[in-house]
Amino acid sequence: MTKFTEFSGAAALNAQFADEIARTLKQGIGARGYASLVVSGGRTPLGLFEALTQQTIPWNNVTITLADERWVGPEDDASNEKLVREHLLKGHAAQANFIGLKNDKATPFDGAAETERALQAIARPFDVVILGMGDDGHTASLFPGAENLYPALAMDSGRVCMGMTPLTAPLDRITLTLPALLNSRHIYLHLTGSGKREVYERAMQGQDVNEMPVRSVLHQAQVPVDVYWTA
Ligand SMILES: O=C(O)[C@H](O)[C@@H](O)[C@H](O)[C@H](O)COP(=O)(O)O
Repeated sequence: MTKFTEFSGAAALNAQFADEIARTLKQGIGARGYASLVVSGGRTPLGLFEALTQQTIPWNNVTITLADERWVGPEDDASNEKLVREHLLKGHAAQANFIGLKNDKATPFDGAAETERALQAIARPFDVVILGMGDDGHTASLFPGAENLYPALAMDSGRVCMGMTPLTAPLDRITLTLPALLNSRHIYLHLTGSGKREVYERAMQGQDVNEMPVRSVLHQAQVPVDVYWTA
């Protein structure tokens, strides 16, 4: 259930994407009184975040969290929470509720249980999940070859988040597990550039999720996945 859409440029992609997310969140609020949005870090979503801050929806009924987080403090430049607070939780979206994934435990492995408790405040399924993808085929912090990858992909783990030590990136992270990511109504994979297009095509052609964990999101029939790409 993966649909690929090419956009003429980042401005067109971000404008349509922000409108679509706003419309979906508004529908969720209308139906249930609340809505949830899971976002990713990285450079790709910055323009989308800015576009979302201009959307006039009842952001005070929206709860935002992260698909993953580097295990650093929120003042650290590597922090996804810092990125979200600087680029998304402003303008109209400043009214949104935010639940971060980092806590004061020494490692994400020690901190995962506390993070899971914090995330209980967000009703499931998530309304919108926005994922990115690395050149190594990771998504969220589900990294190829990582020791904890298969436990984080296991659909029967009962876990919402887990610590992860990437082999292909710095810093220990905490990531939403695959079952947590798939406990959602709509997933978007947001990609830019020819390099990411090639990685995406390779991910679609193969099946090995240890090689490219993004395949566990692309090759599933539980949740609709829209891939939004621009050169
Ligand atoms: O914590 C992170 O880094 C992100 O959650 C990660 O999964 C990101 O989406 C990809 O690494 C793509 O990053 P870019 O958008 O910077 O290419």
